[in-house]
Amino acid sequence: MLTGQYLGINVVLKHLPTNHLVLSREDLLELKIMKDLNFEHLNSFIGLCIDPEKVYILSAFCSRGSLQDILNDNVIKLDENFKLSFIGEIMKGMDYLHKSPIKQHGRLKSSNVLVDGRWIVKITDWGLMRVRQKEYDTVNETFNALLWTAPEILRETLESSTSLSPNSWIGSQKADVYSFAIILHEIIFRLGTFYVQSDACVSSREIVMKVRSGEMPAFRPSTYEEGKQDHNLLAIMYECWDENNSKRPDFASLKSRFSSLYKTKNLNLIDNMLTMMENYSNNLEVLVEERTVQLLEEKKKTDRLLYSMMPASVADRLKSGVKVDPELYPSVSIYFSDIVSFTTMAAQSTPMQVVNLLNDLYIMFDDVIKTFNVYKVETIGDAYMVASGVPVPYDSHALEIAMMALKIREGVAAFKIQHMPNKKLQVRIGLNSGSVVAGVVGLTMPRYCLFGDTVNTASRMESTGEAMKIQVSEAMHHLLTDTKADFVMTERGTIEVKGKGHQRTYWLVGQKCDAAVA
Ligand SMILES: Nc1nc2c(ncn2[C@@H]2O[C@H](COP(=O)(O)OP(=O)(O)OP(=O)(O)O)[C@@H](O)[C@H]2O)c(=O)[nH]1
Ligand SMILES: [Mg+2]
Repeated sequence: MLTGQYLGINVVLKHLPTNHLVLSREDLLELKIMKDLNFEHLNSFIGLCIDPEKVYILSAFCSRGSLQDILNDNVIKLDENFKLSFIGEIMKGMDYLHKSPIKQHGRLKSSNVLVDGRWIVKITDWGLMRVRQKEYDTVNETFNALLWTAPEILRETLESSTSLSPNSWIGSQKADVYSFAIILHEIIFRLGTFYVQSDACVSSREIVMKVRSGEMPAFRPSTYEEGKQDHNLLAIMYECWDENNSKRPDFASLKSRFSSLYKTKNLNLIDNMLTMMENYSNNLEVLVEERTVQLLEEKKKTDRLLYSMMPASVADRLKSGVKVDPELYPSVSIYFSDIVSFTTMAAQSTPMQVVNLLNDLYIMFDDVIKTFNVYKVETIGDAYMVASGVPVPYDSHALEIAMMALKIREGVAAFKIQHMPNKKLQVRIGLNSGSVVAGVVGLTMPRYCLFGDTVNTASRMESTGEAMKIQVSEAMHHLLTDTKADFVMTERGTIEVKGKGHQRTYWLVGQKCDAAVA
């Protein structure tokens, strides 16, 4: 194939074997019409190049080659949309050509259906039928070129299998419809031109002669696996290759039938691609929205976890990347509690029962502490540690912790152990006040921790206490007597505190207004 450039457009030059071309008035008129014919699905005729040596027909170059090339290329996958788009565009091009002064094609075949860079069909090699002489190198090539030719044309132009003059016909519109049916078969089945299912190899010559014979039933390409194919398209194909050419539909009716059959489908490939891209981007938007919601959900979860691990003000600072330095708090109050004989109780229960018991108990504790200005520092097994006055200093920290301790004890007294309904749960509670250092420790599992003697003594108040009693230290006792809450406290005596020697302690019994105390 010869290609070139003409006035900035890519062209294909087709050699005409006639060296001394004599153009009649009719031919010149046809050339003028061809130059003026301009339609989306007809390949543009550029002109004739009459060289003293050779004559060329110039037509627009289509970058994707012919439909035949595309169908033969196994790498190219054609989905239903592509196929329908090709079929619909051939119908449009042929309808336009038939309604034009050119009237008919005459050599319609898959090699004359070109596809341009935008996958748009352009029918080519139309017009100038009298001039388009072609001499094929072999008999086989000649018969190959006749595979699209309608039987009535073959009968007119092929006197016998030996005397061939395939270029002597002008063709007809009904013959073009037949050629279209052969192309339809090529598109639908993608098995090559005029595929014949047979054990023996059937040559193009045999096919052409059988079609020419007009034998009944008419000899046509094999159509197998019909179940998988589009029945509407097959019906169109059968009608178009009817032996009786008057029964073949014209392209105008084919075009309207086709568009009403596939009206819901957008058959323009570019529009199709744009719609696909639009759907894709819409999809993306929805996806982004969904993912954002999921992300927010996840963020909430991590926030919840972080806020449950440390005070909100500390978590906020950590989240915004601010370093949280350890801080000294001169006066805070600490609560410790522990379940009496927890180890024995755990030994008599299954691990699941133990977990359930602690879960129920801590839910109750958490509910109580929510109503006080306190911060739950941690739970270690059955031990529970709460502080007041950190991380935000608070004057009435001792009062808050004492009130909370009384409430928790009340809660424990009423607490029911699910798997031991007859057993009473008992706790020891210890309270202390003093200075602590608070800060975040650890990198992978950062924890907000309190350090100092105050914490150790508070723990000691609990461990040396008695069941269902609240033992308070001297320092705490001092702060509590200063409040107006009228706490009832009794002296317990002295206990040994590691590193601090003997210390006087008290039992926090309740409040004066409390019926139980009165
Ligand atoms: N890529 C590309 N290939 C083309 C173009 N025009 C023709 N061809 C190729 O050239 C092959 C032969 O085209 P033609 O010389 O017209 O031969 P034909 O179509 O088989 O027969 P007639 O048109 O009847 O003469 C086609 O099958 C294409 O592969 C074009 O515009 N672009
Ligand atoms: Mg051609």
